[in-house]
Amino acid sequence: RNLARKGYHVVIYNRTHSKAENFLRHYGHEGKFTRASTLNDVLCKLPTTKIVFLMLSAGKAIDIVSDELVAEAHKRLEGDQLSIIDGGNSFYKDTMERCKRYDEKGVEFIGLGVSGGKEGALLGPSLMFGGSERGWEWTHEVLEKIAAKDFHGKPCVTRLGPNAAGHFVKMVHNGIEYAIMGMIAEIFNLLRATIGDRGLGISSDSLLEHPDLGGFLLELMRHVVRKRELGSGHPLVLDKIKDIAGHKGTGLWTCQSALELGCPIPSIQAAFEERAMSAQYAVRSVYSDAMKPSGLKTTVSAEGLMNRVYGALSLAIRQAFSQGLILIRVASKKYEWDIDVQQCTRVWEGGCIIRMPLLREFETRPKETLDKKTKGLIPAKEDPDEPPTADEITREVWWAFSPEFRKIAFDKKRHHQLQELIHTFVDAGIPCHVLSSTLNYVTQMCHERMETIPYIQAMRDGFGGHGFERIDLDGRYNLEWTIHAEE
Ligand SMILES: NC(=O)C1=CN([C@@H]2O[C@H](COP(=O)(O)OP(=O)(O)OC[C@H]3O[C@@H](n4cnc5c(N)ncnc54)[C@H](OP(=O)(O)O)[C@@H]3O)[C@@H](O)[C@H]2O)C=CC1
Ligand SMILES: O=C(CO)[C@H](O)[C@H](O)COP(=O)(O)O
Repeated sequence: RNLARKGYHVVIYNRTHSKAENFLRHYGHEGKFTRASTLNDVLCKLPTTKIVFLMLSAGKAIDIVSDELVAEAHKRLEGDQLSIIDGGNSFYKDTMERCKRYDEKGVEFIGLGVSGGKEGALLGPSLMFGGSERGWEWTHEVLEKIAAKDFHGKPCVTRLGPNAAGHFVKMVHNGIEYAIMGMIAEIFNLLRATIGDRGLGISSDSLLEHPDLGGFLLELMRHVVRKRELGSGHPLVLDKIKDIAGHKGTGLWTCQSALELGCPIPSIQAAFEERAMSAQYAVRSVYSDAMKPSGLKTTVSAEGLMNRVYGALSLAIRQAFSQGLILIRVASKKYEWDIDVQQCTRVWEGGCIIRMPLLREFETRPKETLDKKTKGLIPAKEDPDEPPTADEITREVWWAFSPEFRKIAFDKKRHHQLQELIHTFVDAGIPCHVLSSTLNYVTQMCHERMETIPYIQAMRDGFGGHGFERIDLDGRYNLEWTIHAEE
């Protein structure tokens, strides 16, 4: 519909024909549509420059449909340009493999991250392009027409890198989405328990309007906390929703990839774990029978609580972005995608689920250049070809954040407000998976020496002879840790 509204002639196909027919009955008047009866028919009805946009369930459906399209194209379409755009949430390793496989057959396979849900798809989504330069050349005009606009009116689409770069960025976008949703949900749960239902609407308005916050998810939350059932008592619809949250893969893959790449993303991991916990109803019923937490009355005023919330949430959301962007850079180095994180945050400015005013803070760079600032911090490598470590990449990304972003993301006062907010959760006996993981991450990063690690290293050496490094001497050491009576 978005394409047709922009004047493109759109050929539509769905393996369940009745769905395509139904679609045309409802929306056929919005533009120029033609229905195809087979995939071959799709190709026949398209001009010589063929762009096939797949919006299918991730996994084998993409291979089945793309294989058939490529086979049909090879049979009859000589000299035509065929681009297949996979706009679904495909696993990036599948996309890498598909790009290679179809490239060998002269077809441009594009992994396109699409965010924006139903409304974004129609009015303008954020598009994260991964594919070859030729694939970009063949398709960018169309994508630029249908994409949302960034804060400066430019289309929210760019070529982020080759092959799976776009799908990786979309996957991490969803990971950040998980974390932000988790944080907001925790805060509203606390507000409801402490200041009551009647304060929720006003609180959501003030979070939305706060200069450090705002954005699509908080806008959505304004409606969520007000939506009531029709009928007696008008209960909040929230109270009727089963406490089980599913997922479609991207959150899990973000966590798996981060673990594989040795890159900590605790806010996202906690948000994913929270969903996994939601499936453990039977376990919860046993625990809650045995030791229901006794919620203490919190002594903080509503105003004091909201101040903690503003400070804590504005820092925590930025930390979730920071974790996600570092993961993107770490993967980008490993897979040689050369992704510019500033372009990721730019295409997230419009259309997508995590769009929010704070993304403007990524538009500027610090005055000191990266090289100048990191000189001396990152020791020179003996082998200059050795790839950078996750630690080096993290520092590189941190130093590239603008002063506006750093002022809030690395702010002592807001860190303290997050600590105080976690106290309130603990006092009230209310869990806060994502916010507390974020607090632990920030607090840990504020300690240059990780004091727990020597204990762990000593125990590993004690039971498994795994060895440890010393700060005062080079090399690797083993010790007999058992202390005998005579010592
Ligand atoms: N919904 C959203 O807001 C967003 C979704 N996405 C991603 O986009 C993709 C599509 O999502 P959505 O439209 O919501 O999903 P739906 O479940 O609504 O649609 C899935 C489509 O895939 C088709 N399909 C499934 N298996 C096959 C197969 N083996 N062969 C041919 N066709 C097949 C279905 O055909 P049939 O109708 O015949 O079953 C249907 O048209 C997913 O990867 C999703 O994660 C991305 C951004 C936002
Ligand atoms: O990609 C999306 C939004 O950006 C989809 O809505 C996706 O389904 C959300 O993920 P999950 O279903 O795992 O919560």
